[in-house]
Amino acid sequence: MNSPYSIADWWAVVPAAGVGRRMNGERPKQYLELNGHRVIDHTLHRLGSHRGLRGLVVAINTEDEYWSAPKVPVALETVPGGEERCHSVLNGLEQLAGRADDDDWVLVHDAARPCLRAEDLDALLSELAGHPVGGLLGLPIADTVKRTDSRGDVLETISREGLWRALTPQMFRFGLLRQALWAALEAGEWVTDEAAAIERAGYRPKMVEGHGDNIKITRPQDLPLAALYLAQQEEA
Ligand SMILES: Nc1ccn([C@@H]2O[C@H](COP(=O)(O)OP(=O)(O)OP(=O)(O)O)[C@@H](O)[C@H]2O)c(=O)n1
Ligand SMILES: C[C@](O)(CO)[C@H](O)COP(=O)(O)O
Repeated sequence: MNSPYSIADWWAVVPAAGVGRRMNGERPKQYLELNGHRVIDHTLHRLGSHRGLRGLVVAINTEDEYWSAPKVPVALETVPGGEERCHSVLNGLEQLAGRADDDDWVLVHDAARPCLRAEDLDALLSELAGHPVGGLLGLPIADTVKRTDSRGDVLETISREGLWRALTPQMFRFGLLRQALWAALEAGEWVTDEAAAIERAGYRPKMVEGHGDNIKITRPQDLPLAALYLAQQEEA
């Protein structure tokens, strides 16, 4: 079957070394049960079974006692996570050094986003296959946006024109992303996503609209919502 995009192969880095403070669970949220499997297993199966994936690097917390590799049809290796997500991602990129060419595409996807649709992954790969910089999945903001002070009093309403929520995967070429992330971290800028490092380097990542069910499991109420989304996707 002709793949919907011209990318022959790509790599994936999955930051999975968080402790899930905001989830306040009995274990890190990527290991919580979700519709009969662990959150991380859903994520790795959705990435790992996608055509063209050449290798999968998962950043795991060095204190982690829960990790075990799921069976996925692609080479999976682990690296130690870092202090923040950006450090974990960079550790994953360094693991690919010597194997990934500078022009190879690398997709970075949060372990905590198990509901990623194959169609959204295809859309990202198709839209960005020939793009000079790369980009990310996102959602245009549909609510009115307010800025408040530390007491929660509204200071202003911010125009939502052109405002998006950044999701993952975020997809950039190996050499550019590695260099941009190193530069950001060396400047003490612990970026919260890969696109911010690319922007900081003077480039403009392309936003590709995804689906709203690609949520990041962050707080307790996110888990039942993710279960609902997975069940809906499986019924579709
Ligand atoms: N040092 C870190 C911190 C986070 N992550 C990963 O980055 C993704 C998004 O991070 P987030 O939702 O913030 O996860 P946590 O850091 O675990 O959550 P919290 O901030 O509530 O502790 C998650 O898959 C998480 O495992 C990581 O690999 N390394
Ligand atoms: C990468 C990300 O999921 C894009 O929205 C987000 O920045 C992760 O932030 P977190 O604080 O590490 O969850």
